[in-house]
Amino acid sequence: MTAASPAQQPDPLLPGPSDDLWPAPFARGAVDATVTVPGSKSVTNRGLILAALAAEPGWLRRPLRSRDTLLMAEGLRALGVGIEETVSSSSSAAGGPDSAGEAWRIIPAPLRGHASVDVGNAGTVMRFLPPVAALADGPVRFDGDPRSHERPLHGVIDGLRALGARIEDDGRGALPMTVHGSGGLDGGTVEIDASSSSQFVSALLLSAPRFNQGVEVRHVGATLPSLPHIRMTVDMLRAVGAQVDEPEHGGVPNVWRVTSSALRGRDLVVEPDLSNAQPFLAAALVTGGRVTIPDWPARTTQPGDELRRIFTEMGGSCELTEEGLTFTGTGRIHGIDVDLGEVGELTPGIAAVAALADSPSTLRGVAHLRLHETDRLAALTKEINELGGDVTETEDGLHIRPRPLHGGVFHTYHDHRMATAGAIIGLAVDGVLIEDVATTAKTLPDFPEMWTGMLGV
Ligand SMILES: O=C(O)C1=C[C@@H](OP(=O)(O)O)[C@@H](O)[C@H](O)C1
Ligand SMILES: C=C(OP(=O)(O)O)C(=O)O
Repeated sequence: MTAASPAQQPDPLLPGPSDDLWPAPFARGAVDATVTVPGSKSVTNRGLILAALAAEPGWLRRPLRSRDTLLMAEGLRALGVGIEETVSSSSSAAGGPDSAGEAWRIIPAPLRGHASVDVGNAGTVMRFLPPVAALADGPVRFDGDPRSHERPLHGVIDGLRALGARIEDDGRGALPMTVHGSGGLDGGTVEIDASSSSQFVSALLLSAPRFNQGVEVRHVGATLPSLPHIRMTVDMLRAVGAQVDEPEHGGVPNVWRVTSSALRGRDLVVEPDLSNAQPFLAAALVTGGRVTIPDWPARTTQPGDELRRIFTEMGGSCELTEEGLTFTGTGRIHGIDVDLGEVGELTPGIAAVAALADSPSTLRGVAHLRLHETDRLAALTKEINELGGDVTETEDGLHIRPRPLHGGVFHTYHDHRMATAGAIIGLAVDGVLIEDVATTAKTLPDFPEMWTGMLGV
């Protein structure tokens, strides 16, 4: 199997016609807009898993409805879980503003096997669902887009085997595979190397309350990316009554213990996806305008919250009020030297802004991005350089030296964040054509309409 590298032509069999070119709107002036961003992918998919494993029904309000979350919902349904889509009443929705709207009621059920799950290219689905499948009463087959065969899964496969599961794969530590559920899992202590994805840790922790002995996960790799996403897992487990311990080891967490216990059904209002807010905040920075994102949480484990600090350092200012987060740009963008290891999914958007800055940038700590939706370091380098940029890959990131850019086709490699990165550049560079903008449906199906709506075009 060959990797879906950016040097290759996109696979015509994948969703979204590859010859579809979307003219990215050029901003003729400063943006001034309020943009309501749909729910967080990471919170929605954790919420679905925890609700499915609970001892009673629960609610997810304002869930993200996108390819990744619909695949998660379908996967759980295939295992017997009931998920009903409904319009919720505002009164019961934990008091959030505008809390009426779509909600999912999740009804746990005995997990059944003899099922198959399409993971698409969703890291959360391919990593978080196999531990659930190990609790089912029969085989569950997992497969997905060609790229899903390249994304690492060894932490989940080896981890589950060490905890007592039987898994049939082709020995590469990747999809496709079959988890032979036997109605339960022993659990216990397991060592994994999660340096290629934090999702290995989250996956084993999320299902652990249902393992007979719970779990102790020990990360033994040199680095651990995306720590806020592991914190999100721990917080959300605790919020449904799980006992999670994190013994300190020199200040850096690398051991997590989850006790076997019943989980509560929860009524959860999903926060806006702050990583999906990124292109809109970037628009304020790039055009010297102002964008408000309503319902920005005052406290959150989402990595996108770091944008307040990072984009401020790059030249804007922000204010968090009852209305939400308002970000204001000046039209001048500064380069940045930053370790993005904890917030890797923000890299494409930051690289796009950095390509338009008045000084060079160095983005570090993101070697694991080579194993994301595409090899993001190679893809960003190639696509920005083809518009006249000067980007080089380092061992663990990118050096970006801003140069005057020109229009051209910006390829996206089935990567939603490549598409939004191209749109950011298109604000300042006339004639950028985004190939397959529909790939944004992975986490933000309405992106093109939201983008033109923000610009008033
Ligand atoms: O747990 C999660 O919800 C996620 C964890 C991160 O994955 P990696 O640790 O593989 O980067 C992040 O990039 C991804 O978008 C979502
Ligand atoms: C890395 C990402 O997704 P996934 O959940 O598929 O890993 C992402 O959304 O940037």
